[in-house]
Amino acid sequence: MVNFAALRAQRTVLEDAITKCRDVIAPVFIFSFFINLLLFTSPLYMLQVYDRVLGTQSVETLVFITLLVAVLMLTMTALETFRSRLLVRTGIRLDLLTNGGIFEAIFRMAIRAPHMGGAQALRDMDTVREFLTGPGILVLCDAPWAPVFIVVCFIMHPLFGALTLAAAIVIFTLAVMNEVYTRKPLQDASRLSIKSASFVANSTRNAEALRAMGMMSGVRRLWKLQHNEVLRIQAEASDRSGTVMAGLKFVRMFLQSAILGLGAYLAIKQEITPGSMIAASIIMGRALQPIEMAVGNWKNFIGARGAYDRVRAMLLQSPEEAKLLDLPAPEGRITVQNVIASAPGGQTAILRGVSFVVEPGELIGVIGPSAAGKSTLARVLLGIWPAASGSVRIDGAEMKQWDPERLGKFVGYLPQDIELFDGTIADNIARFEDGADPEKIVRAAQMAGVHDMITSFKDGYNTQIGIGGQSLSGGQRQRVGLARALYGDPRYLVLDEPNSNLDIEGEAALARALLELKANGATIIAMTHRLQLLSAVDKVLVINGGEVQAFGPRDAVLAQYTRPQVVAQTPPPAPNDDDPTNATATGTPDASA
Ligand SMILES: Nc1ncnc2c1ncn2[C@@H]1O[C@H](COP(=O)(O)OP(=O)(O)OP(=O)(O)O)[C@@H](O)[C@H]1O
Repeated sequence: MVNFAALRAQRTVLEDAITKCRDVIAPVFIFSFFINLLLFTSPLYMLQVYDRVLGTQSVETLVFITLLVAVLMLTMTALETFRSRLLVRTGIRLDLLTNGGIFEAIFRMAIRAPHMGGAQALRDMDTVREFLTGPGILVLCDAPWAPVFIVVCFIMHPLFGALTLAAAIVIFTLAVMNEVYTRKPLQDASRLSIKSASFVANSTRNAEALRAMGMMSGVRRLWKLQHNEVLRIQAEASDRSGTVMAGLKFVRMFLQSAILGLGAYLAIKQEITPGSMIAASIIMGRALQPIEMAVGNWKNFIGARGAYDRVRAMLLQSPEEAKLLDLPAPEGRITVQNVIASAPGGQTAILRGVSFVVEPGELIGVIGPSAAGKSTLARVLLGIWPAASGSVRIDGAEMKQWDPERLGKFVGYLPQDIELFDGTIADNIARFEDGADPEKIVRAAQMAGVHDMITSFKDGYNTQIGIGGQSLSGGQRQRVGLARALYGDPRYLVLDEPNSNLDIEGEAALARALLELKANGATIIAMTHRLQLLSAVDKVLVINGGEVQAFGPRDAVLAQYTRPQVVAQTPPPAPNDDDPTNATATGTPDASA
């Protein structure tokens, strides 16, 4: 059973940051105290003008108290400015203290639960910061002083106090009604609108396919369904809120007259002076202002609270990883023992009891039909997806004992879908390392056989490749991705279909690079369908249905699955014809059989 109390008590970077920012509470409280005290300036001025100055006809008193009021109001303005600056800086400090942790959590989340849309958390944090630095927070600072103004109204005359208290209760009730009526629709609308925004973002990534296959209308229909629902719910929330706000406006307008009416009545009865009548109306306004502002800012408050809850939930679901001890640089002995693994959040095992050992300096080719589990194995071999049971060890240490940042320096990975990042080619090859050594970049590019291609570009290594490397062809992207994997002479490489987009020259460069790395003692595991690469490997692992079907020296294993002469052929045949696990192409039994 989920222990909600324990979950609530759990600390995240948010709570830690809030604790660190607590030192702001005392000064904000003190500033708020004096600001609210100084708010009595104008009613007291009115009182003096009506009851003293007009009575005594004393211009000197008028000048003196007017000057005094100017000084006090300037002081209040200065205090308000300080308070606001303090809050702005606290908002920024909170952001600075949390953004690193949130940023990392987003990426952990993207691996563990990609469907959860963790990237929203940074936008949510903006919402929280905007609330903390905007007018919303001032309402919270001033609200505790409202009772003081009500008490002063009572002191001036019990009827003033009673009217102000009644008004405060009515306005507060309206605020609560506003919250109760609009909370759920606003939350629903916000959730749906996030979903619809990520649907659009995802669709724009596939805009070419949408256009080519005339899928635009279908996708638009789906988006419109979601968007219309957002509009409907938002309209419902606004309708409800509109009714409450109209009621509020009536209460406010009527009260202005009512308090003056009451004041006039009490003045006629000679229970108060005319000055008190004006002062009471101002003080009542001050008492009700924070409550009214709270109603006005309710939406922002709810929005910020929802954003805060989402960020916190994301942080709780994607907890920080403990700092691990730095292990020595890996030699590259990979031991896979009885690994069972599924996709993040998935229940079905994709790898089912996979075991094998790779010695440092060995080059392994992993083959198998589509959906055999090759890419899953690649991810598990690098600890991207954790094994549900069994273990993957590098030099005897389990994957979870390696600090990913440190291990990454010794690892080269070429995923099947090569995602390059927005930046220069050099940045991408150097993995965005700060102060990367240009020699290392050029060496990686040369090994990947891409140096000449890069230098042929107008801006050479400084060529901007755009989001996802969109300004490069598929083959160019793959070769730059390969150079990135080879950067820094990694000890351990996992390459998922490294040659799927390569031409003959690219494949030859790849084979050369792998042999050079292997000669330097690197361990290389390459998932491949193509025979050209297999001709360079030491051992072959055949995987099918998530299980290892064969593992051993290349020739011995391939002899079971292909005609031996096919292995040595160059240039490679068309991609689909040379799959050694493709029974039709090889004329031998399917590997899965
Ligand atoms: N992110 C994922 N979520 C759920 N299931 C997944 C995910 N990725 C892969 N699978 C499932 O795992 C199985 C193996 O997929 P995997 O990508 O590892 O195969 P593969 O051998 O690399 O295939 P291919 O040669 O076509 O790339 C497939 O049935 C696939 O549906």
